[in-house]
Amino acid sequence: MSQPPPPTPAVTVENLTKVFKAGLGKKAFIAVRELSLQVQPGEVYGLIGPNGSGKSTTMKAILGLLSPTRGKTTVFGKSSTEVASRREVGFLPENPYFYKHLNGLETLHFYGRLCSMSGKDLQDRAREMLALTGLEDASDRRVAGYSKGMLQRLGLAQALLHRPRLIVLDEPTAGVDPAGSRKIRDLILGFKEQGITVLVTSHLLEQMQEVCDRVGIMAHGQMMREGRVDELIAVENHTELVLEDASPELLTEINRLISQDKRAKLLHQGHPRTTLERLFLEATEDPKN
Ligand SMILES: Nc1ncnc2c1ncn2[C@@H]1O[C@H](COP(=O)(O)OP(=O)(O)OP(=O)(O)O)[C@@H](O)[C@H]1O
Repeated sequence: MSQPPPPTPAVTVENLTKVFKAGLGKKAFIAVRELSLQVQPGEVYGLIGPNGSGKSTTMKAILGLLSPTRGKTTVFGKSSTEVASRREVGFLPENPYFYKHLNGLETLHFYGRLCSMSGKDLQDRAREMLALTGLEDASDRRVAGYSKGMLQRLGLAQALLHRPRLIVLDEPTAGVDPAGSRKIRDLILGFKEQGITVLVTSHLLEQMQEVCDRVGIMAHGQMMREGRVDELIAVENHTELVLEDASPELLTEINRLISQDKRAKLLHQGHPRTTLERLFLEATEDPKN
């Protein structure tokens, strides 16, 4: 029996190189060098790397916002150079800009009309997206008064408005406090449940670890490591054992057995630590929520 053909990848980047030309007498700068990656439909793929490593340049090439010097990128099988490749893509830029005098609902109506949405479909979808991103109560407030976290969530609502199959998020939690970041993280996990493909960059590695299926680690415009998050972070020859209410006798017995083993070595014993993020959230949690 013949195998069904593999699904068309949501994103492909093939040998992408981007050289920025400098002014007269200055050296050209290679922002991305021979980069290749694929994102499969339904996957959450994270691009991580230090400032200036080429993440935004890669995303812009995928979105057709800049032309590669060499190599090519596709979205659902269509070259990023074709306008049609962007129809099913939602984009949240690093610092989304909105007209300050519009309120949240008017902002979504404005963007919806840019995507040829109109009438009841746009009205209903805008309300639905405001509810999804927790901005229902702020829908008639001017965007000028929105906090950084609210602006990012409005950006997400805008990116999702036209029901894209892929959303591209550039630093979606930059400048947002931990509770707001967590809301955005939960929204990303919700997209995944709906089968929406997500390509995201962030410096918050712990959050990337929580939401991404696979990550690519970039440095100096190149891919340094890539793989499934669980495989990349597993320390293969270590075993973790977390016990609750273990008696001193039990611990002594475990230690005795380990000391008798010819190969195993106890590297650490003690109380597991929570993360600073979790501690912060617990300490600042609003009891009403
Ligand atoms: N239009 C441009 N002209 C010249 N150089 C550029 C241009 N855009 C980006 N660069 C340079 O290319 C390199 C990669 O930039 P890019 O914005 O892709 O990095 P990044 O990984 O997204 O960084 P950050 O995490 O700070 O957003 C940087 O050194 C940047 O200065």
